[in-house]
Amino acid sequence: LSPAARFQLKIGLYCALCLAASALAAPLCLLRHGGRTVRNMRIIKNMVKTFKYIYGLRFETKGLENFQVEGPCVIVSNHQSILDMIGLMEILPDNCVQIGKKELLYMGPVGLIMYLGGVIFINRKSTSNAKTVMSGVAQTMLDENVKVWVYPEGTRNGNGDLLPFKKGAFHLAIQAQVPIIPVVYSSFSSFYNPAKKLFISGTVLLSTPLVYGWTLCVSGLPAEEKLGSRQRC
Ligand SMILES: CCCCCC/C=C\CCCCCCCCCC(=O)SCCNC(=O)CCNC(=O)[C@H](O)C(C)(C)COP(=O)(O)OP(=O)(O)OC[C@H]1O[C@@H](n2cnc3c(N)ncnc32)[C@H](O)[C@@H]1OP(=O)(O)O
Ligand SMILES: CCCCCCCC/C=C\CCCCCCCC(=O)OC[C@@H](O)COP(=O)(O)O
Repeated sequence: LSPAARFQLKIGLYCALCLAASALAAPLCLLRHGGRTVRNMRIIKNMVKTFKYIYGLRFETKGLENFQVEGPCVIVSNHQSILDMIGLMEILPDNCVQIGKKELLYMGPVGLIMYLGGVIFINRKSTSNAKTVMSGVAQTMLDENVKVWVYPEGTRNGNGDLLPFKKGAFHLAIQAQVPIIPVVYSSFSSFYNPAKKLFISGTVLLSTPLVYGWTLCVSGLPAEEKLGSRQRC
């Protein structure tokens, strides 16, 4: 097979895997928890964590002991590809939902499983609509002790740099008065590059730049005080 065909086949298999795993997980979630709840994320997480073996992906972590924040927080990370979801599930804390574009809801069983897991869907084309949804999320985070994972670039970017951040994650942290935890995925470019039709096995480092104790704080955030000087920036 040509490299292009192999690449397409691997991506096709990934989509099929996501669809099949979602179709399998949805009834399990419904039987176990009856409907849409973040508790379903455990079931989803355990299934997605097996995908790495199929693709020969390894995930290493660094500094994630600082990632164990009690209570609600906003997690922000870079977004390179649809494979990010596998790394996310490797380290996803309990009680954590993601923000996703609403188009994902229409991907059949994948949309259903995201809905059941509590993913918050936003309409990126309507700032006012997204803002309304996000305001509700701030309250829910506090009421239900939920963490929220946001890809603040707002779209995938495999160029090895960061797009300018959208502001929603930061408004959310201020509104809920919770810390922001940054998580960085190392570059996928040595093993995954759609432009070069490259998709081989590889290792991803997931780290949080908290090693020397700084949490990305928005100035004036009272949560900054709660974290103590070690984690101030
Ligand atoms: C079992 C096996 C299963 C297998 C398959 C399973 C699959 C999945 C399982 C679950 C895993 C899910 C993983 C999902 C990952 C999905 C990832 C994505 O979809 S990424 C795309 C969507 N995400 C985002 O867009 C990130 C969040 N976006 C934002 O936060 C944006 O800021 C926004 C959408 C709220 C608005 O964007 P935009 O208008 O384009 O730009 P801004 O510059 O950010 O804002 C414009 C002005 O509005 C102000 N603003 C923004 N937010 C608020 C707010 N909440 N309150 C008040 N004001 C706000 C902002 O300040 C700007 O005004 P300015 O005057 O310039 O300050
Ligand atoms: C019956 C309808 C069937 C529809 C079939 C669709 C098949 C697709 C199946 C699986 C795809 C796997 C999805 C895994 C979830 C990953 C989420 C993700 O990473 O979305 C990209 C989004 O962050 C940014 O989007 P853009 O970069 O702006 O674009």
